[in-house]
Amino acid sequence: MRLPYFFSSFARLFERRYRKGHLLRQRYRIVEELGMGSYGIAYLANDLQTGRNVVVKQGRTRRNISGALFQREAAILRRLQHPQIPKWYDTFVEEGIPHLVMEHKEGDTLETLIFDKGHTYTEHQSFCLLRDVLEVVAYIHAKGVVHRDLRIPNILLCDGTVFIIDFGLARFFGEPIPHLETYVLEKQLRRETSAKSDFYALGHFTLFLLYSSYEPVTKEEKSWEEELPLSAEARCILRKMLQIDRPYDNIAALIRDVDQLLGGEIAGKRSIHSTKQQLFC
Ligand SMILES: Nc1ncnc2c1ncn2[C@@H]1O[C@H](COP(=O)(O)OP(=O)(O)OP(=O)(O)O)[C@@H](O)[C@H]1O
Repeated sequence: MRLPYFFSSFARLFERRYRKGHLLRQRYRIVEELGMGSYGIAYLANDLQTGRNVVVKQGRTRRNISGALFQREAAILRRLQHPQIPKWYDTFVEEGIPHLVMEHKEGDTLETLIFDKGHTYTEHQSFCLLRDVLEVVAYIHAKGVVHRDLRIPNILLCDGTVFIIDFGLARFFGEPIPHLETYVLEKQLRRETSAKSDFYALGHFTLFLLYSSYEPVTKEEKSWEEELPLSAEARCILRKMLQIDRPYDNIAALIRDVDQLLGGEIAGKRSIHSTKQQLFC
C-alpha cells in the first residue's frame, strides 16, 4: 500500500532519528531527543567546539520543504538579537537532510509548569507574566517579525525570566501567505502576518494561566467570562486580545492597559525580579 506523502515522510524520518551519542558534522553530539515538531525532530546536543548545549532541529527528508522552512527560521533568528530569544548558530545539510542549530534555553515551558508541575497563577501573577512576555514580543514586533505561535509550550520560564522559543511559524510583517487555501486556514487560526495574531494567541495564553487556579463548581460548560472571577479591567483586556471587542492596533496600547491593571507600574521600571518574587516566594 502506498502511504500518503505526509505519513511516508514521517515514517522515513522515524527510521533516521538520531540516538544518544550520535555525532553530526564532527561537532554536535546528541544528548537526547526533545520532541517531534510539525516539520522535524528537535534534539538537545553538545557543541564540542564551544562546549555549550545547543538545540539541533533535524528536518524531514524532503530537503526542499524543511530546508526552506529552516532557512526562514534561521533568517528570523538572525534578525532577533535578544537575551530572551534563542540565538541562531548554524544551518547545514547532512545526507540530504537539513539541520538548524540554535541556542538551548534552560527552563520549563508554561505547559509543563501548569499541567505537570501543578503551578497555579492568580489574576495578578498571570498578567505579570503576560507583561514580561509582552516586553519580548514588543522587541520582536519592532524588528518587523510576528511570531504566530505564542502558546504555553513555546514560552519558557527559568528563575522568573521568560524566554520565547519556536520561531518555525514566524513571518515578517505583511509577508504574503502563498496559497489561497492556506491563507483562509491561517485567517481562521488568527495567524495573519499582523501583530493582532500574536495578541490573539497571547489572549489564549493568559486564559491558560488564569484557568490554572480555577476550580469548577458545576459540570455545566460555560464561557471563560462566566467561569473566571476576573476584574473588569482584566476582562476588557482579554476581550480586545481575543478580538471579541475592537482589537488592539499595536502592542504599546496593550502594554499600557496591562500596566494600568497591574497598579500603574511604569513600563520598564517594573523589573522581572518583582514578578519573580510574586511568582516564586
Ligand atoms: N531553543 C530551545 N531551547 C529549549 N528547548 C527548545 C528550544 N527549541 C525547541 N525546544 C524544545 O524542543 C521540543 C520540540 O520543539 P519544536 O519547536 O521542534 O517542536 P514543537 O514546538 O514540539 O512543535 P511545532 O513544530 O508543531 O511547533 C519542544 O519541547 C521545545 O520545548
